[in-house]
Amino acid sequence: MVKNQSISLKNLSVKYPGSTAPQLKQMTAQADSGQIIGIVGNSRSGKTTLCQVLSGVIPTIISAKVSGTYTLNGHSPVDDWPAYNQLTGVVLQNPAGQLSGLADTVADEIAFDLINQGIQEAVITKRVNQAAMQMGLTAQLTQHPESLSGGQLQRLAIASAIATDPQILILDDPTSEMDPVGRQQFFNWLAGVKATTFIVSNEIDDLCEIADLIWVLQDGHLVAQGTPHQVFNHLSANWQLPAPTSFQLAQKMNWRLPTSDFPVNFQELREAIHATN
Ligand SMILES: Nc1ncnc2c1ncn2[C@@H]1O[C@H](COP(=O)(O)OP(=O)(O)OP(=O)(O)O)[C@@H](O)[C@H]1O
Repeated sequence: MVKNQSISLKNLSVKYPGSTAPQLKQMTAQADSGQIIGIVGNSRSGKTTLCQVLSGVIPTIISAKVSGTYTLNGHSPVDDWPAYNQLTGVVLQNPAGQLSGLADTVADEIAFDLINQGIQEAVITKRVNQAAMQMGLTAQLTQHPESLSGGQLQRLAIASAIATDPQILILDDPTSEMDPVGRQQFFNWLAGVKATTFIVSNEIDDLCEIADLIWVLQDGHLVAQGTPHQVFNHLSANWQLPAPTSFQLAQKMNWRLPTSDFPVNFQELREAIHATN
């Protein structure tokens, strides 16, 4: 077994009821604990389906036929849903749909899972304040959740997910409704997170700054996995993904790294300019 390899997907396939073909096809992948995995792919490639399987929403809440195996930190939702559920913090698309509907304030919403876990009140207050601060929601703590904007709702969903201090974060397009400053703050925060993180995003530049691994999905297949550098230096036109801005700029200017590859993020861009001049 590879050292510290705690995320393992083996021949994972998912087929929704009534579908003729699976939506995820024989996916095999690994990651280490604490890594950030950026999941990219064009529309309907299976990104949300993968998040739903990794979070246990499939098959626990949404029914689908799952074959193959997958474990996160040695746990599978199929074997032990309560233990698995405690490991993960999840933000799925449509954060409004994730609200408990039972909280009158943003603070109560963030506290919801903590209360259910029977955690002491003083600890809950501390965790709620900390999660709100990390997501820039301190000024909104006494507001009703339904009064928040789309971007604030996404930040509330993330704050609720991180308040329980999960080992694993699963984030499906968590910045789609955030403004550019909010998005930048979120990615800066994510870069320092210790949890193993799966994040679906179209923000290729941001992913290349922070991700350890990129998984590329196409028509339900995992067609590439590797570091951002590896994946975007072997970009296929079939994937219908843009190259990162650093890569495009360097290609136009012929700024290459000593390996002759092109840079995919700012740090590599600086190295490539330095190596060229
Ligand atoms: N509950 C469901 N029942 C049946 N088919 C579904 C269900 N959810 C998704 N699908 C189908 O699974 C395929 C993959 O969809 P999925 O939402 O996982 O892709 P995606 O890459 O997240 O797409 P997008 O970027 O457009 O959100 C699509 O063909 C979709 O129609």
